[in-house]
Amino acid sequence: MEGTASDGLETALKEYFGHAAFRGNQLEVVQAILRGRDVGVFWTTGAGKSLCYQLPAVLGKTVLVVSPLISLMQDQVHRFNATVGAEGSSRRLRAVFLGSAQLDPHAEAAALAGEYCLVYVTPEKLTSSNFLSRLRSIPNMLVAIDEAHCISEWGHNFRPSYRSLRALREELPDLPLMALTATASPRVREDIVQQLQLREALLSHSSFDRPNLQIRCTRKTSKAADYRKIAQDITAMKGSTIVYVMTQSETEALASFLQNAGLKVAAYHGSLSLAEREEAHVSFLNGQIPVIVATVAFGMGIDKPDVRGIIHYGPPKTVEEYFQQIGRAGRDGFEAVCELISADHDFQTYSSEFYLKGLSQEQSKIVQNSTQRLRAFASTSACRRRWLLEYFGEEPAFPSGNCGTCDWCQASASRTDRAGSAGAGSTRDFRAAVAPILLAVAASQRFPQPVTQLLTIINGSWKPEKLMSIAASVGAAQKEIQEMRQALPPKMRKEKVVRELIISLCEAGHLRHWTVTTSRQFCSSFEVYSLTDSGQAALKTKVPVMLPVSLALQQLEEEEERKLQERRKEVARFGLDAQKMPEEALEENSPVVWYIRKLQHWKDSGKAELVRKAEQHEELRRKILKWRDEAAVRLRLAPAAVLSEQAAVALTYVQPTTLEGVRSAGVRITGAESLAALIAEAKPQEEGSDKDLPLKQVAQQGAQEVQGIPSPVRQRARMQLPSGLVTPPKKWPGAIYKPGKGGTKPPWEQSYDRFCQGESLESIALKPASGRPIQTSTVRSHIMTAWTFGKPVDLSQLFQQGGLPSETEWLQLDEAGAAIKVNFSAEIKLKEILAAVLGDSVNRDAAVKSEADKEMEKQWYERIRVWEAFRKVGFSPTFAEEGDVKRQRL
Ligand SMILES: Nc1ncnc2c1ncn2[C@@H]1O[C@H](COP(=O)(O)OP(=O)(O)OP(=O)(O)O)[C@@H](O)[C@H]1O
Repeated sequence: MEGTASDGLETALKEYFGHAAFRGNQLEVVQAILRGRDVGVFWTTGAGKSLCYQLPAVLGKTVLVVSPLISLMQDQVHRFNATVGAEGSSRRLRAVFLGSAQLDPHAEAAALAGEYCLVYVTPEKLTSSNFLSRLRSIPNMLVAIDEAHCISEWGHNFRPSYRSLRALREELPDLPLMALTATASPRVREDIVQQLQLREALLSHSSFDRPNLQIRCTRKTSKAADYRKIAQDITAMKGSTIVYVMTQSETEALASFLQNAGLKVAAYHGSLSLAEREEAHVSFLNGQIPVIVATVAFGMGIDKPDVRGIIHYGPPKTVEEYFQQIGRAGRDGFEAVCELISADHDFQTYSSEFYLKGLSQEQSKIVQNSTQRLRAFASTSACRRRWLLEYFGEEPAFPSGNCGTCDWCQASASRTDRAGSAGAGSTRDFRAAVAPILLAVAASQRFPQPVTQLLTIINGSWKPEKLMSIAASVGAAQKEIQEMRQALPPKMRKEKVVRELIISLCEAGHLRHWTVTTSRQFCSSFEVYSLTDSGQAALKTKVPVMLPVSLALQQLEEEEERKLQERRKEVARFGLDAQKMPEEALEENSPVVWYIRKLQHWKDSGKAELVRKAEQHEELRRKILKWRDEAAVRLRLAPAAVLSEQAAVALTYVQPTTLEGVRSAGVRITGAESLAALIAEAKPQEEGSDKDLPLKQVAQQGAQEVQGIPSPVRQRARMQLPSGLVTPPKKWPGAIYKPGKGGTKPPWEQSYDRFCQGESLESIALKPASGRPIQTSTVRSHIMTAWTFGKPVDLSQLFQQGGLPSETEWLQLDEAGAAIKVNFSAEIKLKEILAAVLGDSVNRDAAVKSEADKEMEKQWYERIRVWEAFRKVGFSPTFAEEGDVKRQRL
């Protein structure tokens, strides 16, 4: 037929568009539409669909292009007029858009007179009755319906206004129609054909595959770590990158973080002015700003060929939206990376009213289903490209069955390399790791819980108060759950791992989740979990629970292993034999690792006194280990049986000087007294003990430096404490009880409870609730706090090893308190008291203070805490020197 010969079309392709040859089925489609045949173009993103209607337009047709968004139309008109219809070409080669945003009052009349080759319109405009009837006057016309999936209620992006396009066929039956979309499932495609009443149409399909896109899915960690990772990824992508985020505020936050990291970035979202959006858009297109952080508002029709990366920080709403957005990468055919960084709970966001408003029930179901499918995609244990293709109803044609380029394929290839056997799709028996999860879900089945609550049940920090209906069942299961957890390697107890296992249990059908909506103050929805039949069976029978190893889980395990190896090296550098230490002792927060880092920090501080302190600790540890080795020879035991490496570290830090103290660190052999004596010998002594001479010298030396203040240690009158439990005369009025983390008892109360049960200060200091050793003086101040809360305390036991102010010190403190008008019913600033006692020198920079100053200040703080507590509760102590009459200080 005239005008459809391929050589003529090829010439036009070169002349107007500068392309050497047709891509894919472009020629066939253009020929069909020029012959007046209806066409459906179902090609993937970036395949070159626009050319299918733009080429007929330059060849004399007037093409009406229906487009869903004004911004998209404006952009396409701008692009066409800047290239094909550039300055100097005839007006007939130009494009125009019609609608409210068109400022030229003559544009519509000129378009209807056939003066433009491409006329972009919204569906509302096209089907308004007077416009449709006026179209009859345009000769040689055809209509292209872009984003045609919007017509289908089965699609993810149904727009009721697209439905009115059905009127086209009825009003203008001879008009050739072309429907184009990149994101349509087979069912949606059928619907498009039916709704538009396409007749004997040429239906052209292309593969949805985009081989040059490397797809990755990772999990969010913490915002700070995620932002840093995004900055690194963008740098590695070496080219233009679009970062999609879920909220406008996040575009601003992330953009400014990336700017601070030295990247050229613009934020883009719907609340920016048109001019600001335009500027960001243009700067991105022309490459001046290579990175754009945007909401979904940075939308369809972005045709920048060299976008090297698309990062989603938080998922889009549907698989179709995701596919469309990643489709903006690598349109030049070169490699590009598409990374989806999500948390499983992000997907939950889209089930809220906000995202579903205006949708019919059916539509909302379709959208939610697609959200859930995208959620599954993010945690799938399979090739991601294969998954996407299958979602769009296509059988992948990869030579090896899997794409080989996505993160999952690459990870399984590297596993294969390492293990020498096929790693892809491997499954493992996770019975031990999932048993606490299954039990926690079973225990809460009468009132199914969201994941955050399940995690607290699993880790033992669950509080029953408000949820009494399951209090008994969860309480009864707690012991077993905790025992199961204790038997697991530490890495399998990590919250992130437990979360991934919950996802895997859902995927495997052992758990099911559904959304519940509460309408208390705010309408909120969340997911809760229950056991399926197979989950019940997995819980009851002790058979293996085989689950696919998801990539997220594999990455977490590898990350944990890597960190563990690093800690092993760290511990080995410190001179400990990491191989002989249980994994538990090498945990990130374990006392040993924490102590090693603290010691290193002292050494690296460059401050003489801290370096010396580190040396003293190391010297003490050497002595303790020497004692251990000698004891081992004497008792014919293995050294580790006398004292483990980690116990030696704890002893070095806490420095217990009593038999009970060293026994608390796990020293069980006979003759442990000599170890306590060894530590006492090495340790700086507290005032009042038998070995206080060196310390007194230090303190006196320091006192001489502080002019006019008498030495605090010259006076011999000591506080006389009653024996047995002492209830304070009154509770401190400022005592307001604040629970600890997760509703547990605060640290001071935990220390108090243990002290009341007869545990020594040193023993509590060695194993406090936080896990890391603390100073005995801290434990003592915990118990003083309990006293101010009105709890009875055995004071003589508490100060058995000193720590009380002398009479002179007490008087000094009283004078200082009066001078600065201390109010004992409120919190007291200890440093102000110290300054009132020792003078302004205490406010000097720590760097210029002598070691003696610091030591003296430390001792004074301890005395101030005692004085403060006694005064807060109105307790008046008595003092006496040896053989002296007791004096009470009111
Ligand atoms: N025959 C061709 N040869 C070379 N480049 C082409 C050809 N046809 C189109 N292109 C280019 O391919 C890119 C993508 O084309 P187009 O924007 O039409 O894609 P699309 O299929 O509409 O994608 P999307 O659905 O993602 O918008 C454009 O830069 C276009 O210039």
